[in-house]
Amino acid sequence: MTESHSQSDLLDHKDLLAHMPKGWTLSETKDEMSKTFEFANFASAFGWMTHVALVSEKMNHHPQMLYTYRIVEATLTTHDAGGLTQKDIKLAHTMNEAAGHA
Ligand SMILES: C[C@H](O)[C@H](O)[C@H]1CNC2=NC(N)=NC(=O)C2=N1
Repeated sequence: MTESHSQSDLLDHKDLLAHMPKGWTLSETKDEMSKTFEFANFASAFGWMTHVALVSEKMNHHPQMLYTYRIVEATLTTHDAGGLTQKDIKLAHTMNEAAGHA
């Protein structure tokens, strides 16, 4: 029987590992995923962060982003679910595309 996966259901680890967006890594506790994005300069980094912020507002799903000049450390989790869901996968792909990563 195929279960119906809602966007906010916790993903199991096998699913996660099979569908990790490019460059993202699972935390030890497997309830967060992170990626460090490096940009050519500060303006590019901050422009990307601004774009991500607006997209995440539309999705009502927000990343943690810690930046230092042109390096941005992004972390995703679904706080309401206490772990990783399809929303995190979707936002990770969106962040990758906006950074020009396949
Ligand atoms: C009230 C608001 O809908 C919730 O707090 C949203 C906002 N953005 C969110 N972002 C993330 N990453 N996880 C959440 O559970 C979440 N919940």
